[in-house]
Amino acid sequence: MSDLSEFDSVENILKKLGRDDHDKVSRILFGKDTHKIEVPEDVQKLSSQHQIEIVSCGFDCKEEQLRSPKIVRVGIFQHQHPVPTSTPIKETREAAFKLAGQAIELAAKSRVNIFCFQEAWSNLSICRLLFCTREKITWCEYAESAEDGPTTMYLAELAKQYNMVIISPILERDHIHGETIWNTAVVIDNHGDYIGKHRKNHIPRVGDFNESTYYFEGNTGHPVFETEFGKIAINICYGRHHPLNWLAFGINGAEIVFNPSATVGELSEPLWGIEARNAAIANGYFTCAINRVGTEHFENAFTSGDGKPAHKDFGHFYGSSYVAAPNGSRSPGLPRTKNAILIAEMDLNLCRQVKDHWGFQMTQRLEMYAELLNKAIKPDFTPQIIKKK
Ligand SMILES: NC(=O)NCCC(=O)O
Repeated sequence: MSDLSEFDSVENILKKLGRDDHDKVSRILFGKDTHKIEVPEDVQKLSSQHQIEIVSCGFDCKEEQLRSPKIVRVGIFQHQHPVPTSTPIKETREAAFKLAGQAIELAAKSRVNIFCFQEAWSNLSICRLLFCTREKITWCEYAESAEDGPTTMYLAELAKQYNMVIISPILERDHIHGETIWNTAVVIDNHGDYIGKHRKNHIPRVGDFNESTYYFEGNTGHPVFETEFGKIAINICYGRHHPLNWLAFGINGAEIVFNPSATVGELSEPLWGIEARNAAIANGYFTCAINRVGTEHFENAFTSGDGKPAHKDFGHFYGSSYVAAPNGSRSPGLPRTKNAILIAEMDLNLCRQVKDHWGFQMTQRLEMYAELLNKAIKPDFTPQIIKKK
């Protein structure tokens, strides 16, 4: 269903440069080279059967004398809507589960330890429901319990079977607090146990992203989940535009922060490669940015009060998922138009090595900024502006 006129990836365009120019440009655009990770032949075969492309890479890290390496393999999955937007909820969910099962099997065969989906992945009519039309009838039925809803129960089995931590961003229904809806990421550990959730902190009110019609800003703070494979956190979609949101996950000790997203080219593509990568550098952790793919069409035209004529599609979701390391290097991006998994191997020791090298945490001056922020939130705040007398 993706628009075939969309180009496949920036990387493929760069490959058209001569080898020498390509290497020069890549060093600056992508940072230190990543190394190749072999994908076994049977996995490659399965990936073409399922039409889920696999891209893989490994980040280099120095061996230390006192600490053993903390090697972890992360798998991030981007995908398009597998059925038309008019498909009934149950069928849509079944199609989503089938696709997820295929992707998780591919990740397991590639020895992935932590797997993350894109934003609200199982509520595949997400655009119709959440981000544009402001229609509610029927589509709110997608919302489900984070703790024991159908998506969590389905993934818990797979997490246990494959000894894999799974991060599952869903549309949550909080049955205890007034049946309210939240945009939530669920964390299931590698034994198949629910270990917690995080609710999206910053809700967009931009372009067609009319999400505030459906749910409020999250109330779960900045949790870091301690797993057998590392300390992980989730900064959901629009939260990536807020440096303090990234900072807070770093303060709480995250080693990998996932950014499951759903965003379109016209709005955000020039920002995409910068924000999660900058967060990795500034906060001394790995970041994994995941965006969905495709263009969906809706029955009823909608507007967003921005002067544009009523329209029936939302623009192209451009994929381009990637992983960035604290030293500023990054993986290749996944394609802009295809279902794909990025497998990235990293040594979490790199986080401390980069902190020691650059000293960004040591020179951070949190107390200075805490003082300013404390003043800035007061009604009688006066900005520190100095004018010529
Ligand atoms: N899903 C979501 O938060 N989208 C907002 C658009 C953006 O941040 O690029």
